[in-house]
Amino acid sequence: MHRVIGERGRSSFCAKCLIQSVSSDLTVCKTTTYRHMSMYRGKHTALASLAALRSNSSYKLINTNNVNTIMRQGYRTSGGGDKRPELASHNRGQHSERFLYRGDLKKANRIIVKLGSAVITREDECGLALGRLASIVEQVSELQSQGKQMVLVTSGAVAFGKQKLRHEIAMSKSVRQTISVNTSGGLLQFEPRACAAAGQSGLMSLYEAMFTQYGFKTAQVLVNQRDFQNEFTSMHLVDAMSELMFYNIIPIVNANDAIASPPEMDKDLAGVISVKDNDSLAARLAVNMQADLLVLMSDVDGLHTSPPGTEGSRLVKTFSPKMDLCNVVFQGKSRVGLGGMESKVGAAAWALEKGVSVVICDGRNYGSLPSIIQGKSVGTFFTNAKNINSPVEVEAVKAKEASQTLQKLRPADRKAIIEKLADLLIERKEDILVANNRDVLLAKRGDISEQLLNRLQLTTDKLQTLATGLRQIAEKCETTLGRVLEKTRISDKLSLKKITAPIGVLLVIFESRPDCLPQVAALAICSGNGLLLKGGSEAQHSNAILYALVREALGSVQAEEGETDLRDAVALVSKREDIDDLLVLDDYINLVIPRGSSSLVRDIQQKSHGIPVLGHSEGICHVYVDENCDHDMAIKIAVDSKCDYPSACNAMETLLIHKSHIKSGLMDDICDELKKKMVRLYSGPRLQSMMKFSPPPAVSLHKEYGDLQLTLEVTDDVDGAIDHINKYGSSHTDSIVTSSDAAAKEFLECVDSACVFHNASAEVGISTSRIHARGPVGIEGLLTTKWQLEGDGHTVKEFTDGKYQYLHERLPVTVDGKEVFTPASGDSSYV
Ligand SMILES: Nc1ncnc2c1ncn2[C@@H]1O[C@H](COP(=O)(O)OP(=O)(O)O)[C@@H](O)[C@H]1O
Ligand SMILES: N[C@@H](CCC(=O)OP(=O)(O)O)C(=O)O
Repeated sequence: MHRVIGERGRSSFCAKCLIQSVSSDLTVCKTTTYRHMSMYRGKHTALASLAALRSNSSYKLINTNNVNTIMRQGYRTSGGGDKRPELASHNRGQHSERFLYRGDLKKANRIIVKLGSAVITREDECGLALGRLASIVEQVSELQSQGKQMVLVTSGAVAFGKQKLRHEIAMSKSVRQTISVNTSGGLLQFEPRACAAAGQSGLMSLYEAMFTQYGFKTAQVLVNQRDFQNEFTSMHLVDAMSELMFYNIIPIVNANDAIASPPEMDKDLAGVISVKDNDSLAARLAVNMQADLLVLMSDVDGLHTSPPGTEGSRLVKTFSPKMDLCNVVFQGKSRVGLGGMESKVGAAAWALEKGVSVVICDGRNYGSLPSIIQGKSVGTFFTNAKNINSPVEVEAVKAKEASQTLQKLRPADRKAIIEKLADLLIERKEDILVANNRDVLLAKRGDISEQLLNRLQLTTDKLQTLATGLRQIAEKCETTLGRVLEKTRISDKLSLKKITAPIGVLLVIFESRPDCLPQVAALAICSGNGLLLKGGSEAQHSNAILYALVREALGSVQAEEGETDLRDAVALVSKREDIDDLLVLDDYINLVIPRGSSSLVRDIQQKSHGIPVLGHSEGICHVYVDENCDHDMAIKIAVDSKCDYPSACNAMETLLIHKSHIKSGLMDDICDELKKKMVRLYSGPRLQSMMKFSPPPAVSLHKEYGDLQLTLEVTDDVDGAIDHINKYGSSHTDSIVTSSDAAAKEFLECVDSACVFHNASAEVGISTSRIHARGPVGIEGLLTTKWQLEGDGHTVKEFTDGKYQYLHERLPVTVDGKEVFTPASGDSSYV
């Protein structure tokens, strides 16, 4: 099979190829395996072109548009008539696209991972930390198979070799000799060069065995400081490494310690770091190899403001060497490390200057590497960004701070903001409708369904209803936050209260419906939560004006002196990629609420790591028409449940009908009405077996149509309906139409769904998750609780000494102006 490299072959193609022909802008080559293809994407097409070049006698022919720096920086012949080109050493100089934000790291393609000795060896000095190593090998292999180009720089040869030599000596000594060495405290001093030689082979055979499990081959590359200083050896190093990567082999690099000269401490060449340990070696290699990212794995979770464990020391998540270096204190190193953190930071800063992004992280934690690539806040990220937070991160930080201002406001002020917003919706009605009309016109030019258009379109009536809804939310401000849910006298002058509290910062992602924006903003303001909103691009003009009104309403109340501007409590993010960046900000965002199609919710649930998602699964919702029911009501509910908004997650997908209605005529009546509304019907297996001319069979009873189609099925009774729903439904929303109280009670109790309705057709979003909030999510779903304990200098010791006795006496709380006793949620052991 032949693939094309060049203009038309930009995306993916072979690496291990044989040249068939070369023209001015096309190179045709022969593909071998998929794995080789995946290796060469985007800018690394140069390597494939290099392959093409190598099998040809002349290199003038290469002129593809996507040949990048490697090609442009040129080749040199090794002399005389040998035309085989060698890759020139290519110091990258200033990186044209340095990754300024963590979110950019997902674009990193060539990645160098350096493992410190403390990661590789066990804490008890008994051999290698095999589990840890295997996990890192697995993560590296995973990235390599995704098409990234991985290089390992491994320390640990000396530490491992030392253990090997110690073991060897112990084995060759008598018990008496061994004991006398140990008891006299005489620690054996080993020659590090010999240790390195002994340790390196063991390390390599282990790596090779482990990578083989994932289908990758490895190669050992040993280098020393002088190899980087010498132009030729430095060039050969890059050439050899490139060739190995070209064949999808993972180079494993270490210092050639067995013959190393004494390190030339701190003798940095002009602008070039001196290679004195594996951190500087890895940095140097990363720069020479034009790597995108260098990950330095150590036995700490990153750079700390002062040595970990010292007072006030905290992890620095983002480090800008130019600005932050003077704020960090270094001291000591890991138990087996050579360079220490200061050397690591020096190496990292140098690599960054040369255009390689760097993260220092704890190699002992499982999954660090993919998390870093996903842009998660793992370890210390080195950047030269002036504002070290990404634009969306800035919004998230501001929303978090402003949410605290919001919480401190008097309830009357929160109420005033929401009322102001309701007023603005009416006052600026014309402007809103003009902006909305732009969205509608643009949408009509595209391929948009009638239902989506209805959702997108705002009308005077919709705005009026919205404003009325907002005023109802405003009324709740007085009683939403800080409401006492439980009160207990624990002991004399010691009382415990459980009160409502905001969740923190919410990220609400919604599609097409612009009226969501003020509605969700009002709920967030009422519940004291910060809010990040991501609306659908199809409603961008409507969202922009509605968001401006939210800010205006927030600005109508002045925050206290020194508090964050209240207007920042709600932010609107616009780009689709922003969602990915936001979903990793678990430090700032506490809950994600996607509102829209099942696929949107599923996508967000998959992407969010660490931030809970309040969403619903697919919506396979049922309406069951019972034997005893009001026929008109049954028709009305069935039609409304399917036709009002067929693509909504809570639209009916299966209509279950009591078998008696085949004869009673109700089934025909319902079907006729549905057909009038253009609903296409399919029948379940039971209906098929009972009727000669039933609708065509449904493909599956577990089907979410999401449009004007539904499955019709027959059941014997309410028990049959409940069994069917619990078996084929998605625990979302299910209804019964019945005039029997007993049937309704049984249905409401036994159907295991987030929402169960009786004689009703089907809210902020639906949650089918079983914790915190389930079903339609309103203000209550945006609250959590906290416990407040008020005492008079009570200590636990005073209870054990008998000064105080536990009383655990329930105290009344005020509900709707009345003093009532609420049931206890905690047990008596919470003090
Ligand atoms: N400010 C600091 N932040 C983090 N670690 C520090 C700091 N100062 C000193 N250290 C020490 O640096 C060690 C890591 O460096 P090093 O010994 O070179 O590790 P490795 O063997 O992984 O290269 C940590 O174990 C920690 O004790
Ligand atoms: N080349 C040496 C490691 C030197 C070194 O820099 O160690 P470390 O500080 O643990 O990364 C070895 O393999 O043991």
